[in-house]
Amino acid sequence: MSESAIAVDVRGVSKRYRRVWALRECEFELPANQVIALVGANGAGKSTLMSIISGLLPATSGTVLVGGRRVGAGGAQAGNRVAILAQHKPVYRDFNAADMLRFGRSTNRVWDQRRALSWLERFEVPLTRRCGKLSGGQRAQVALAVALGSRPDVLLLDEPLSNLDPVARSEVAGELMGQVADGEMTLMLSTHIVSELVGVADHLLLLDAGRAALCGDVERLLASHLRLTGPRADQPPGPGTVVHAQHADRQSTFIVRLPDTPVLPAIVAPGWSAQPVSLEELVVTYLKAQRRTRQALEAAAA
Ligand SMILES: Nc1ncnc2c1ncn2[C@@H]1O[C@H](COP(=O)(O)OP(=O)(O)OP(=O)(O)O)[C@@H](O)[C@H]1O
Repeated sequence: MSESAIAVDVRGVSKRYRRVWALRECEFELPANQVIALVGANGAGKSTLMSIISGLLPATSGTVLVGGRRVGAGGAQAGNRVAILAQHKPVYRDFNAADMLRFGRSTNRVWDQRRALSWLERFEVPLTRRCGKLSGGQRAQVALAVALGSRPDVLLLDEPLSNLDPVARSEVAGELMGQVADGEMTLMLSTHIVSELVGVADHLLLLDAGRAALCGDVERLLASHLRLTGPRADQPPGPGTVVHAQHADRQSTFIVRLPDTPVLPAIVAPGWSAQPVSLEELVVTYLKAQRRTRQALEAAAA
């Protein structure tokens, strides 16, 4: 796959579990060979989306293409390989790590024993201790080794770092980024710890109540948002969409999404200052804004 190729193309995907709509008309494309961060509030639909992309769960409606092939009915499995590591990091407690790799070899059409083994060696996971006796972090490493051994084109990790200590977290993130940079796969990871995404994520997908509320290249998204601070005002002094507004007695602060045509901070009106926003600020601002909009709609409907 070339760098500009589309790894995952989600078209109008909705998912209903009985009376709950977990995903609603989700629509986005994800670039190949990049690290994609999937963020959203609890219940936003992240795990459901990953399960659908992996082919484990059928969508109620809509289409998912992985590497141009339709997922479902053997589509993704027949061509592009997708591996998913779910939140509970499945391993058989009575198997040791070496057994888990044998299991991986027997259940995957493609298997790279050296890749799986070197991951376990790299993170010093004992090969002969039963998984039930490993620590939570070591179990997560075994599950990750099995996923990597299947040589996926797309690897989906649902909160992959949650069981790992701080050093292991940064080392795992670094190793995975290296493999993505080498063109070995596209990596999508979901997390609630946005600070961990800084310097890791190339692309951001923000889900809100089952919808893709924001999707794009991280650097471009950051470059297209500004925090404007100045004298109290109902509106910011320049063009753009207000994502967030906060007012004190004499001062207003806006976080604004700039129009596609670049607007230089220098043209901001006198008395106003413009600062870039951080990734964490961007994500939290959007999550809060979406929640406020939803609450207002619910209040209006009540
Ligand atoms: N098996 C299921 N049956 C019924 N409803 C479900 C099921 N799985 C998920 N849901 C509902 O679908 C919605 C999306 O859930 P999902 O687990 O995909 O969200 P999430 O973003 O991964 O959440 P979290 O961040 O808390 O892990 C939630 O309202 C959830 O209650």
